[in-house]
Parts: sequence; structure tokens; C-alpha cells
Amino acid sequence: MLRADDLVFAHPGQTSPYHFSLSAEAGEVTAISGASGSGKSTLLDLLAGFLSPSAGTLLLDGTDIAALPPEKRPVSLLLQADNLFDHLTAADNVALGLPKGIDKGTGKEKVRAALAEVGLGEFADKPASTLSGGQKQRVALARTLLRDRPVLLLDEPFSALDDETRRTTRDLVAELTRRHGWHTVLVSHHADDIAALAQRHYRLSDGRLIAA
Ligand SMILES: Nc1ncnc2c1ncn2[C@@H]1O[C@H](COP(=O)(O)OP(=O)(O)OP(=O)(O)O)[C@@H](O)[C@H]1O
Repeated sequence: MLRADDLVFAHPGQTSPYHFSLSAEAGEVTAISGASGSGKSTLLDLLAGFLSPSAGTLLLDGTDIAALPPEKRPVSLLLQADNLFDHLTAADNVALGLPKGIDKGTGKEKVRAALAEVGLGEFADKPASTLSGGQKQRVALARTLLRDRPVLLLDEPFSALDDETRRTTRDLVAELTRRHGWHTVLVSHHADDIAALAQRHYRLSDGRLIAA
């Protein structure tokens, strides 16, 4: 379980700090909604380690991860768009998720398997710039598979997608979350995404997360 206990944070000039507490189970999607400017990205930045809380704990399966820098956290982040390097192929983008020093043959096989798992086996050699928005999100998810970090943070990941692609990408996130036991935290404005995906839902209001 991922558990934030009263993570306290204030941006410069902010008079009343955020107090974030939440629990996210393995294999489940935990949704965060809230008005524009309520602090959803701030929460993700704290979970990812881009911001540091002034107090509070962040535990993953009982281990405090709050002091770890972003690159050492067991956390992947997927944004609305721009997750890929456009000039690299799909396979090369996925390969960025491989551990350093991995044997070349093994690495190639892992990349192939990850692309196959997200349904893009045929697209390995295509430059990312030629892929659709949905395909790009799948490639980013394949890279996440290789990193296999147990916490997946999603910041409006379906916003740039058309309705049909949105549904299939959503289904893929649900399936990967279950299969790999990820603690997936989804920030979304969309009630239908939350209804379709989330086992748990918090609303961010007045600087606090309220179970919805
Ligand atoms: N670096 C910063 N310095 C000062 N204030 C900031 C900074 N970053 C964000 N804020 C403020 O903190 C508040 C929360 O911002 P945040 O981006 O977390 O909201 P959000 O809920 O993600 O909004 P949106 O849905 O519009 O993306 C806003 O009032 C914003 O102006």
C-alpha cells in the first residue's frame, strides 16, 4: 500500500499549506479530482519527489520513500502528452526504461515483449513522431513496464485522446495496473474516466483530500 500521512507543503507565498493524506492499494486505481488550481499537480509532484514536504510521511509497503530523489523513487509519471522523444523510434523510447548495463540481446527481447504487451508489436521501428496520440501513450506505458516501478502517477493521461482511443487506453491502464500490482494514482477532471477506472476516489478541496 502507498500511504501519505499529512504531507504538508506550501508554495512560496501560499498562506495556508496543503495537508495531503491518502491510501492507494496495489493493483488498484486511485483517482484524484478537484477544481483547477486546487493542487492536484502539486500532490503528484510531492509523490514523485519533485517537491519536498515540510512534514509528514510517505510510505510504500511500510518503507518511507519521502527522502528519495525522483530518480530513486519507485514511481513512474505519465503526463497528458509529450512523454516521448519524437525523433526516436517506439522501441528506442521504450528502451529508455531498461536498467543500465543490461545485456543487449536481453534488452531487445524485453523491449519487444513490452511493446507486444501494449499491442504495438508492429510499431517498434516507427519514429514516435509518426504515432497517434493513443499509440504514444501506449509506448510510454511500455516504457513504464520495463521500469516496473510499483507506483504509477497519471496526470490527465487521456485528455488529448478521442473517445474510442480514450476507452482502449483506459482499459489498458486498468489491465496493467491489475496484472503488475501497480499503485496507480490518476488525476482526472473526467467523471467517466474515474467511474470506469477507479476503485478509490479522493476530491481535493481546501488543501485536503476528501474520500469521495
Ligand atoms: N511553483 C509555484 N509557485 C507558486 N505557486 C504555485 C507554483 N506551482 C503551483 N502554484 C499554485 O498552487 C496552486 C495549485 O496548483 P496545481 O498546479 O497543483 O493545481 P491543479 O489542481 O493541478 O490545477 P490544474 O487542474 O489547473 O492543472 C495554484 O494556485 C497555483 O497557482
